[in-house]
Amino acid sequence: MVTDQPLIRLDGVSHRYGEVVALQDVGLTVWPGEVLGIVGESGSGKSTLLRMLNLQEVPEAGDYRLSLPGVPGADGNLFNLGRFARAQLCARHIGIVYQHPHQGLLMHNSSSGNVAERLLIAGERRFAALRERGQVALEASEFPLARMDAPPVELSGGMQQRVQLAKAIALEPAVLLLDEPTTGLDVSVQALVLDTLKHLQRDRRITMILVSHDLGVIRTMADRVVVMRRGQVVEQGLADQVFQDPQHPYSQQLVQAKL
Ligand SMILES: Nc1ncnc2c1ncn2[C@@H]1O[C@H](COP(=O)(O)OP(=O)(O)OP(=O)(O)O)[C@@H](O)[C@H]1O
Repeated sequence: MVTDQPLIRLDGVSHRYGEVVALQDVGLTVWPGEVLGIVGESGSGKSTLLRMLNLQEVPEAGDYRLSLPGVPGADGNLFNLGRFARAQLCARHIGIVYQHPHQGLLMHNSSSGNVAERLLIAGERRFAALRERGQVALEASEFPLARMDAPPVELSGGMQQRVQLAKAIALEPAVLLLDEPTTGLDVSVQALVLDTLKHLQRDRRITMILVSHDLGVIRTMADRVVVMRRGQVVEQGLADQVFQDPQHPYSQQLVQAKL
């Protein structure tokens, strides 16, 4: 379901760490139900951008609008919200999957407990409901329910990513941020996790922003692509267009390197 109203509008985002320019005047528009891929070499600012979108950090300059009708405080620039309001909004309406499971999970708690933790944020307290809603999210993430009480530390890398995914989608967020979600997994496991993401996208029309340095992953998943270099967006367009006919010399270089 693609509407004429963007879900996310990011404008003029700039940020430095000391002398390092991490983001320079970055702008993005994300439409409901689409998968936006972000590619670029190491250090180009991809992860920083995702942290800003997840409201973990606030840039020196920039405007971030997320269409959340009826959510108090969500109708202005989200970067202007206080720390508590940002944390609440992020926990309730933005899901994230990190490359390293320990960034997103309590590795020694049960997998179902990790998902339940997210549901508790939304005020669910009934044990049976927590377990049932947790199961739904784990099932949607194609996690084997027989292992739901095992802690992530005892699971394979692919299974750990599925627990992160279940936790991220448990509250049906407006947007799912994916920061190199399959990097470091075996190729066959990577393909299975990407399949799960595709199923989720097809069945639930979840809007996704996917960061990867792997053009193959972006090509498999993304409807549109943003190419970043040295903190700037150098090209954006439909994935087919960017891959088949890149316009910026850096995108041409990236695509050629992959071929
Ligand atoms: N917390 C931080 N403190 C200082 N510098 C940082 C910090 N986070 C990022 N940077 C710098 O900002 C720039 C952008 O980093 P970022 O991690 O966003 O790039 P990236 O494209 O995600 O790279 P990679 O693919 O290697 O993760 C880099 O020069 C990086 O060293």
